[in-house]
Amino acid sequence: MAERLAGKAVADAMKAELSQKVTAIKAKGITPKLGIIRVGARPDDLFYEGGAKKTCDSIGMAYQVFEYPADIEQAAFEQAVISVGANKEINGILMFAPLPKQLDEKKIRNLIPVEKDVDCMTIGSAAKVYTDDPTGFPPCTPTACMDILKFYNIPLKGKKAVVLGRSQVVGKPVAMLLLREHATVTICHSRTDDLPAVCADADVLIAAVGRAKMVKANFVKPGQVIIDVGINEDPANPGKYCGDVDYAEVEPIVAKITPVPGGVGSVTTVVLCKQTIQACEMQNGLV
Ligand SMILES: Nc1nc(=O)c2c([nH]1)NC[C@@H]1CN(c3ccc(C(=O)N[C@@H](CCC(=O)O)C(=O)O)cc3)C=[N+]21
Repeated sequence: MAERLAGKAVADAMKAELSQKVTAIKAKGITPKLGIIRVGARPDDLFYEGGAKKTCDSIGMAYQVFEYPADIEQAAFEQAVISVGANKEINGILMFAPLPKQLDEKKIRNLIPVEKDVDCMTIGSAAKVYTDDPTGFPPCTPTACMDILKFYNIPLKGKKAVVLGRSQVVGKPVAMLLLREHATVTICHSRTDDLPAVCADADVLIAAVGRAKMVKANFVKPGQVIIDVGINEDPANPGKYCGDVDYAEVEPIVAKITPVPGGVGSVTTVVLCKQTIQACEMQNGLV
């Protein structure tokens, strides 16, 4: 039986701390505010938006949703993003991705001011993450992984951390964050030779490959800590979702494991708020 690394305990502790911070900032006449840019109404985006609003409300932060039609043209949307970026009330910006196909996403991402880029959409933020510049925000999901490891006192210094997955939004940045904590980091992926053996060699395995239940018993060993980043439709339970780890198969073997749902995903909106508050503090000379 593995210890279940629940996201809720982490989220609750962070929210308590953030509430206090927001109260202190409000006492100076400033209210931290998140701007959410959404094009169209994809169910994924709406679900995450609902969670973000709830988290903002629970800690006393403000937010504003900037919604645009799914068929908006490039020039009009560029102007919209520039104007949200220039809005002095907005401290942090979450722009849902991927954008509809008619839009040049690479160009639009980089219109977000780096100091408001709380989900690492820009090249400028990526550069800061890569160069260990703490004024650059990593994407929320990798930060959530690190916050969970920290909350549960999982040692990283000198340990073997294996990242399964190499995406821009999770795999690559989480590897950088693990290096900052002095882990020995391996990034592997679906084309890695002997992939199960590489994963089974880890002390801490971050599963971020985006394939339902791909991590089976032969990918793990006793004593391991498993962080499951996956949010996949569950092939066995239509309408439900599951992680990249086959929880039923893996949980009896390893030491600690995050569930899906209720693990990493349940911490991401709190990270979004945390990073927006940090952005607010930096923009107002409070740190
Ligand atoms: N720029 C950008 N960044 C994103 O992070 C982003 C995005 N665009 N586009 C849409 C997707 C979707 N997404 C989800 C996050 C968490 C859950 C989730 O399920 N979270 C909780 C459950 C819900 C809750 O308790 O709040 C969990 O896993 O336990 C689902 C979906 C992020 N996205």
